[in-house]
Amino acid sequence: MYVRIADDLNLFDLLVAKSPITIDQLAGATGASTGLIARLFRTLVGMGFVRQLDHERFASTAVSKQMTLPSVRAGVKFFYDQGLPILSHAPAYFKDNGYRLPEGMIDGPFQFAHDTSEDCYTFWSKQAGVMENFNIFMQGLFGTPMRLGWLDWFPIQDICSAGFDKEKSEYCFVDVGGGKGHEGEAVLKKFPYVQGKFMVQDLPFVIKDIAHLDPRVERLAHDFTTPQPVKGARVYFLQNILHNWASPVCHTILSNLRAAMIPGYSKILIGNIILSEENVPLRRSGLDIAMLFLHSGAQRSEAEWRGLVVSAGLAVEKVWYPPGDGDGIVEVTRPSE
Ligand SMILES: Nc1ncnc2c1ncn2[C@@H]1O[C@H](CSCC[C@H]([NH3+])C(=O)O)[C@@H](O)[C@H]1O
Repeated sequence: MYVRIADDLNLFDLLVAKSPITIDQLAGATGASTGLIARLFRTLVGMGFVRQLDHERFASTAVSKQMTLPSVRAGVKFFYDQGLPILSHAPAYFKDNGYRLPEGMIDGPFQFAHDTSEDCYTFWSKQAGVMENFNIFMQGLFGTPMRLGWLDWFPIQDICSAGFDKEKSEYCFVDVGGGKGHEGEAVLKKFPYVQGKFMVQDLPFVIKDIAHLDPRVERLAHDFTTPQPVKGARVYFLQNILHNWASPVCHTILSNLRAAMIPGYSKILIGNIILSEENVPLRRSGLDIAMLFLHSGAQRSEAEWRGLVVSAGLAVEKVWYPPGDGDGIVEVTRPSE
C-alpha cells in the first residue's frame, strides 16, 4: 500500500531525479502533506525502497530506480489492484471448496471473489485500463536491468534461420498468447535476417488494441483453447501462458498445438519459470501463489513440466536454464507416430 501510494505520487521519480531530497521538497512537488510523506518514507526506508541519510534528507536505492521503469510500475499496480480483492476472499474460497486446487479456467478464487463465471482476461477486458496496464507490465517483464531476457541467451536465430524450411510452412514464429506482439518484434529486431513469416495471436480485445508493431509480425485474433489455425510452423512460442492455467487447461492448449505441428520439425518453446524441486526461493514461490489466486494456474518444476508435456502426447527435446535468475525454456517436439 505504501509503494502503491508513493508510485501514484511519483515519489520514486522525484527521488531518482534529485537525491538527496527532503520531505518538504517532496511535499512541495506533489501537493501531498509532509505528514503523509514522512509516514510513507518511514516504512519505505525499512523496506529498502528509500535510503535515509540523516534526519532530513533521503536518497534513492536500486529498488527506487526499478520503481521508475514503466513495466515495474505497471506490475505493482496490477498485483496490488487486481490481487488484493482476490486475496481477501481466498480463505473463504478454499474453505468452501474443501481445500482443493481449482482445475479449470473459471472455478478459482478469482471467480469466487468477483462472483463471475468469466475467465480473468475476459473479465479484465471489461474494466477500464486493466489490460492496457497489464500489457505494459508484460512488455517489459523480461530484460529489465535485473535479469537477462531470453533473446540474450537462447539460440532462437539458429532455430529460425538454418532450421527453418519454407517448404514445410511459410510460418516461422507464431507467438501464441503473445499480447501486443513484442517478442516477435524483438526477434526480428535482433536477428533481421531470419526467414519466414511471424505472427502474434491473442484474444480479440488484445489484438485490436495493438497500436505499434513491426509490419512483419502478422496479427490474428485466436483463442488458444480452440484448434490452432496455423499448421506446421517452425516455432509456436508459449511464453507466460501455461503458468496461468491449471493442468487440464494446459493440456487443451498443448493438444491444440500438437495437432498443428509437423513431427520432428515444429517446436513449442515454453518460456516460463522452472522451479527447483526443493527450497524454492520466495520470489518464485510467491509467483506460484500469484498464478493460483489470479488465474488458477501454477509455476512448475522441471519434473512437472515434463509430466505435462508428455501427458499431451509431446516430447521434451531439452530444458534450457538461463544464466542467472531468469526464466527457462522447455523445448518441445511432436514425436513421429
Ligand atoms: N484463451 C486465450 N487465447 C489466446 N490468448 C489468451 C487467452 N487467454 C489469455 N490470453 C492471453 O495470454 C496472455 C498472457 S500474458 C503473456 C503475454 C506474452 N506471451 C508475454 O510473455 O509477454 C495475455 O496476453 C492474454 O490476453
